[in-house]
Amino acid sequence: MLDPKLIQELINRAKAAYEQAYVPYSHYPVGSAALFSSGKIYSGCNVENASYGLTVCAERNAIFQAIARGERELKAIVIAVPSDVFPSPCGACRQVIREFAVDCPVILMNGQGHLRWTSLKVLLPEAFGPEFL
Ligand SMILES: O=c1ccn([C@H]2C[C@H](O)[C@@H](CO)O2)c(=O)[nH]1
Repeated sequence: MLDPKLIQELINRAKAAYEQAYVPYSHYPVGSAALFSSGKIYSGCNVENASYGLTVCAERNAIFQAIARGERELKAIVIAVPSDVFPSPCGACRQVIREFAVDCPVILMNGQGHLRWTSLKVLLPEAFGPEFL
């Protein structure tokens, strides 16, 4: 189980990440913090582009930071937004999470600081993953 202090740290890091979001087009900042098997936390924000389709979501930016540092096993991920409605990871991000976790807690946080706990298996049932290949 996840230590409540660790969850709080993930939340703090996800909130700090959305403060750095580069969102001149959507004005929808997202921050994410991912816990990997080493015990380290990696964070990321969404980064948009004038060529809109090149935007990269907060979740993928957090995960890719971790992978570049040698991590491979995702243990939990927090996704935070400053707005009222809970966030929900896009399909691409669900599949990227699946690459590094068969299942893991996905903790969603809105701008009031309310949490909604879900899991990768709920968000992406019957998923295709690396062990199929
Ligand atoms: O889970 C999500 C959903 C959306 N976005 C970003 C992409 C884009 O910058 C903006 C609006 O889609 O929000 C994320 O970073 N993560």
